[in-house]
Amino acid sequence: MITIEGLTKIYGDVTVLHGIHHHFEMGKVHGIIGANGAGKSTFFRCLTGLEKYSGQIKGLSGMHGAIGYLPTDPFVFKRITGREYLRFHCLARNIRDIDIDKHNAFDLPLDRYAAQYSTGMLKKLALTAVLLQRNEVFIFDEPFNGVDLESNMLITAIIRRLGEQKKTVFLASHIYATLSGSCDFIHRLAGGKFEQPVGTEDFHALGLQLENEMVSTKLDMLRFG
Ligand SMILES: Nc1ncnc2c1ncn2[C@@H]1O[C@H](COP(=O)(O)OP(=O)(O)OP(=O)(O)O)[C@@H](O)[C@H]1O
Repeated sequence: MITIEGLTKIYGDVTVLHGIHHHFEMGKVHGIIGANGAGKSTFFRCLTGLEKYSGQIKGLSGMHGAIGYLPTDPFVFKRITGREYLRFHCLARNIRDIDIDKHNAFDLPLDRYAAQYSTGMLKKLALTAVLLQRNEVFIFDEPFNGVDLESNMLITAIIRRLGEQKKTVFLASHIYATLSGSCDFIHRLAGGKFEQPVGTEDFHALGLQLENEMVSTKLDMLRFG
């Protein structure tokens, strides 16, 4: 169990995470939803230890060498090739016996410099790296943004497979159908706190509730034709 106790993150005079108390079951796929600016990426950076915060995150100590983090816009040094990037990430986990070409599921041009990769290709390269590392916990921040349809389908299938393998996955996405099709729980971040997690049996009802809150009322504010 990952237990969050009083997690607070403040930037200047803006409190983004407001004394969060929450639990995440290990070995499950956790979808995180929330409006733009709700604090999803901030929460992920706290989980990975990249961000300072007050409060406590229990259950990940000793796991920091086994967390794969895919940020929204992964940074890749431009003067290395895709192959070098993947090899570097494997070596960081002491993985030396890997045939990188065999695992190039996204058909990336591994001998090209990262400078020549498109945004979507960089994302797929970074995703491949965290998968090759054989991590136990995966944090995917909007992995579907900017990648083509085929890759979106493959990423969804990868997340399902990680769930079957009892890996712990955190997935932030704005695509509800993808979340409801791959997650065990959906957690909504609003007002700096998580609401009660929703399990698969209530995904349909949550979808309708969100649509009613976010779409129906707003639609009336606009005039068409
Ligand atoms: N380094 C920073 N310095 C100051 N403010 C920041 C910083 N990083 C994030 N913020 C602010 O914290 C809030 C939460 O940002 P965050 O990126 O975590 O939201 P998000 O839920 O991931 O949004 P989105 O869905 O748009 O990706 C925003 O108001 C943002 O402007």
